[in-house]
Amino acid sequence: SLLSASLLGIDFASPLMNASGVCCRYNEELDAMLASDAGSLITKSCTLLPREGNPEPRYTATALGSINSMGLPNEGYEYYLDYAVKHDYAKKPLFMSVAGLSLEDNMAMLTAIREAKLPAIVELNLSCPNVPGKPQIAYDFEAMESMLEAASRVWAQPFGVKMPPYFDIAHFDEAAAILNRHPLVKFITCINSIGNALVIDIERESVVIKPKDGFGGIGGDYVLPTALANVNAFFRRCPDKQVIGCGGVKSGAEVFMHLLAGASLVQVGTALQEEGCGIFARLNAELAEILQRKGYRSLEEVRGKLRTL
Ligand SMILES: CC(C)(C)CCc1c(C(=O)O)[nH]c(=O)[nH]c1=O
Repeated sequence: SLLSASLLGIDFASPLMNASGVCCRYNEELDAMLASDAGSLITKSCTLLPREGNPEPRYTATALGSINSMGLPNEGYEYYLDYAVKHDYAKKPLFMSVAGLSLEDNMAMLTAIREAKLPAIVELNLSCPNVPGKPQIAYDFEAMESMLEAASRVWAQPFGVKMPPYFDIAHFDEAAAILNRHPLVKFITCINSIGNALVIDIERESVVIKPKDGFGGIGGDYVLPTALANVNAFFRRCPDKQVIGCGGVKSGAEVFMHLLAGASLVQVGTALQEEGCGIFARLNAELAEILQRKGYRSLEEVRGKLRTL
């Protein structure tokens, strides 16, 4: 149909899904995603052991988006593996997000998930923490290379990566070159939140989240142009891979932008957190209206067709 999409040869009734971290920590949230008009769903990034995460308040919505420093609160990988075992893949595809606290933890989780022999799609979160004092994995290119080499060896089948935003053309070039050296990396999800921003409330003359002196990752309107640039940068540099767009989606218009930039699927974070799962019916309708108005009959006809001047 008009909104059909595909990734890794798997069919999706809609290109829309949640961004990992939103509406996906508990079974009840995942079931709400399953019952929604989203084409697929992804679990909260998991660690080997359950984590409570950071002290609250750790998420705040603002007029232009959101800021968070959740600290990876999750039920531990076995909880999400159980969900993936029970999931009905004929209903809609399921992604599992993995964000181990070390390369060894990631390998242990990937081994266990591999041995369950499930159709679940793995999105490896490369914003996962590095050794203290070093930047997140995706900002430490040597560590990223090692992580992808190990994951390719252990998982030994197609998977995807969740990338933080880059802001320098040389970084797009280097990150893409590393990803292109790993043929099992079949999709790239751009972007994770823009890290370590600071939102200030002038009434209280205060930060708005408790962890990290108020520093946190931002999403929403703040990140849309950066998200589109990262989608298009990797779409242009990685012709043998697909790109999933994430960042700043709150209406059909932003979904359409991500498709033009090269996205095959599109994730929704902040707007889903604020509106709830009903947003997917609205976004599908708004996207369909744009496609019909412009005379498009499939997402294929739109993907990557961004014009330059
Ligand atoms: C930031 C990390 C805690 C290292 C990973 C989990 C994560 C979080 C989080 O759990 O704080 N928030 C995000 O916006 N993106 C993420 O990838």
